[in-house]
Amino acid sequence: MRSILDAARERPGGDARVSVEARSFPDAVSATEADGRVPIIAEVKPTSPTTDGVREDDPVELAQEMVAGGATALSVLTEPEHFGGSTESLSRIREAVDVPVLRKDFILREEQLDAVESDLVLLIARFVGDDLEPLVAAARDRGFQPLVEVHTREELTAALAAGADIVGINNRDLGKLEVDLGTVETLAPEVPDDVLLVAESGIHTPADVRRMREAGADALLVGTAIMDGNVRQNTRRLTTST
Ligand SMILES: O=C(O)c1ccccc1NCC(=O)[C@H](O)[C@H](O)COP(=O)(O)O
Repeated sequence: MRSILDAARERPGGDARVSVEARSFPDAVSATEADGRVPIIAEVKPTSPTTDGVREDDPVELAQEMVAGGATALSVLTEPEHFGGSTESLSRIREAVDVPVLRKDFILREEQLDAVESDLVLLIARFVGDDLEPLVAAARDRGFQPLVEVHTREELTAALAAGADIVGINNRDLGKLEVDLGTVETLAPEVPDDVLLVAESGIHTPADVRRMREAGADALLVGTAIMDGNVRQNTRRLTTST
């Protein structure tokens, strides 16, 4: 994790402050529910520290296949050194689809919000510490919908205190890189009803989807299980697992 954070500290911000007209994620979740599908955020994740190899396909084609498979939103890695992502891929994807797009990166400073436009932006409570509340405000000032990611009870408390209304509970411990779906089951009861809850990481099968939904997740963020093989079929298998 240290090398990911070292690289993140060195990454510059944008040239100018961005102003985004975001596609509403809560509205997209409601529309998916009304359509009888499971709200899935499908992740364009070319590689990662816990994945073998790199997926070299055009990220725009992958994204379009995910939407064709019923994805409610997309998550696009923009971290270049460990995840094979780029801000350019995100911009191209956002132009090519009409669903909300989450920028998945390790944002540590306000000016890094200005690197690229997206609909949602990830803020990881573990890494931003006391800067969480000002970063949530800075993201909203630019029009982004902040998705605040937590893994522990303390981080969840901090996220709610910072005013987060979209919270992701990550089943992956970013220190040990171990995944336990019990994380969402343990913390979800402490998430207020008016906060949109996203279950993240380690979701592979329709049974995992049902488990996370029964725990209270409004939406699920899935990377590896969708990127491994035919992304349209993989997405469809999860969005239809009611
Ligand atoms: O995925 C990794 O290997 C990873 C390693 C170190 C820090 C973060 C990492 N992943 C970030 C994520 O949150 C996941 O990409 C996302 O939740 C999807 O997880 P999965 O469905 O298990 O690929």
